[in-house]
Amino acid sequence: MPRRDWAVLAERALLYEVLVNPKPGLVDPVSAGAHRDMDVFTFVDSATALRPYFAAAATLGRTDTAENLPTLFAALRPLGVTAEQTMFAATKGVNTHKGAVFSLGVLVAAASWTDTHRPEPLTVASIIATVRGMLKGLTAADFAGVASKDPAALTAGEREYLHYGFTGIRGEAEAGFPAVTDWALPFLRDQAQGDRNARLLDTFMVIVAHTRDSNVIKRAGTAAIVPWVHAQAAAYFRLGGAQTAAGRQFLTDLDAQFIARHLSLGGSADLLILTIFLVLVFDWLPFAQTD
Ligand SMILES: CC(C)(COP(=O)(O)OP(=O)(O)OC[C@H]1O[C@@H](n2cnc3c(N)ncnc32)[C@H](O[C@H]2O[C@H](COP(=O)(O)OP(=O)(O)OP(=O)(O)O)[C@@H](O)[C@H]2O)[C@@H]1O)[C@@H](O)C(=O)NCCC(=O)NCCS
Ligand SMILES: Nc1ncnc2[nH]cnc12
Repeated sequence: MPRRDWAVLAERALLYEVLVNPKPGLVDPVSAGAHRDMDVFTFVDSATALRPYFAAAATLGRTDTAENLPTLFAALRPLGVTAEQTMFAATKGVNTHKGAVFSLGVLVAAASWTDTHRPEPLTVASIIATVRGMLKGLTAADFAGVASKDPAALTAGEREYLHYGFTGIRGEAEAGFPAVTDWALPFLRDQAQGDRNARLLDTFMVIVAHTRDSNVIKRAGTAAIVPWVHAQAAAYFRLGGAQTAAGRQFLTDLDAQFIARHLSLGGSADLLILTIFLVLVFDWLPFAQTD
């Protein structure tokens, strides 16, 4: 396997994700979804501005020799903080990829580290083992002082932790992104059908079905939205998903409902980005002719 350019793969993952449509409530080339401050061009600005950050994350993974993987994450975090500022500068203050700066930054550093420091051929499992090593104790450490924080300064993730005990993206990441590894990747590699948009759209809905998306909870103002979201994903697959006209119509109607209710699935979009990054690394998303 030739050496990979991790930053190029990361940027392509960000760009592929925004092209997939129609993702309910999210930005795609056809619609800005339930977002009033961004469109597909904003995502291109953001993705391209973030490439140097992913290159730096890959360099860190290659040059960091620490067997103590939490120190690799500790070295990555300040780069992520700066990358968030780069993103806001590129988008004129709009949050396009805050979640991906965190999650994809971790995955890129982990992939590069594993590729450099482990003698065995690179696998998803070996990359994820590195992710888990890097993030051991993250959730407990990040939420330790949250109860005494100024309520006005709490992030959505912190508020949901205090209110519901949900660990959000931190818990998902510390566990090694199970929605990606246990559901999205096996589906995309072994079961998804049709052209690349159809395969990625169905994979997105698989993610939706297996994620408690903190972004949609924030927008709805209640976690009671989650079973409804999961029921929508189940109904979509009962209709045949992107393979059937009924499935496609269902998703178009669902997108309209999300827009009308100002709902968005930003967390699930981030997990699709991670899935796409991994399939690009292992070349599991070839062009497929549809009939
Ligand atoms: C650990 C951090 C992710 C910080 O967490 P924080 O507590 O600040 O934020 P969270 O609310 O927990 O989530 C941050 C973003 O992560 C995405 N996300 C949320 N849940 C999940 C999930 N279950 N799985 C995957 N990803 C998840 C989500 O990002 C996406 O949504 C954003 C768009 O949302 P939107 O509502 O439109 O945007 P807003 O402007 O926020 O709201 P509106 O005003 O429009 O309503 C978009 O960014 C997507 O990417 C959450 O937004 C990490 O950031 C961190 O550690 N930060 C500190 C600095 C740092 O260290 N950074 C780099 C680390 S390498
Ligand atoms: N396509 C998209 N629309 C809105 N928020 C997102 N966060 C990541 N991808 C997104």
